[in-house]
Amino acid sequence: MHKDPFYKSLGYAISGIIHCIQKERNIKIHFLFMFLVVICGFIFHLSVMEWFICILLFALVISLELVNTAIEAVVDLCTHEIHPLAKTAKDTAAGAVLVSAMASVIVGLMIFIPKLFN
Ligand SMILES: Nc1ncnc2c1ncn2[C@@H]1O[C@H](COP(=O)(O)OP(=O)(O)OP(=O)(O)O)[C@@H](O)[C@H]1O
Repeated sequence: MHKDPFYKSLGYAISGIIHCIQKERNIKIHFLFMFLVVICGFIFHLSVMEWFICILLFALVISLELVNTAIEAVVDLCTHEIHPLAKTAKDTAAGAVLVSAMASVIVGLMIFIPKLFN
């Protein structure tokens, strides 16, 4: 198979992100929280290091949500029958998103709560 040029690969990646935003409710919720955090970040004048941490966590959660969607698609492609391995694949992928989202909430609270009291 021939290799696509860089701009084409970039286009496929962006269309994957757009597809996920259109089809998945959870990623819309993540983007909403990201938007709120960015607004709060400007209001509370986050430091460069705090922005750095927030951006890394945004990327982690969104990336895992994209991988979760990819795993769901592959499982559905393989079988529509109820199978314990299909359940394991989907539930563990969803678990990965949950772990990253929970860690992000905790870190977010650690950054913003002290600023609220200052
Ligand atoms: N083929 C299957 N065999 C066994 N269990 C399944 C199968 N497909 C889905 N499930 C179970 O149903 C749950 C929901 O699956 P579904 O494909 O609807 O994901 P979803 O609700 O769209 O997930 P998300 O909210 O992350 O988009 C899975 O996490 C899994 O526990």
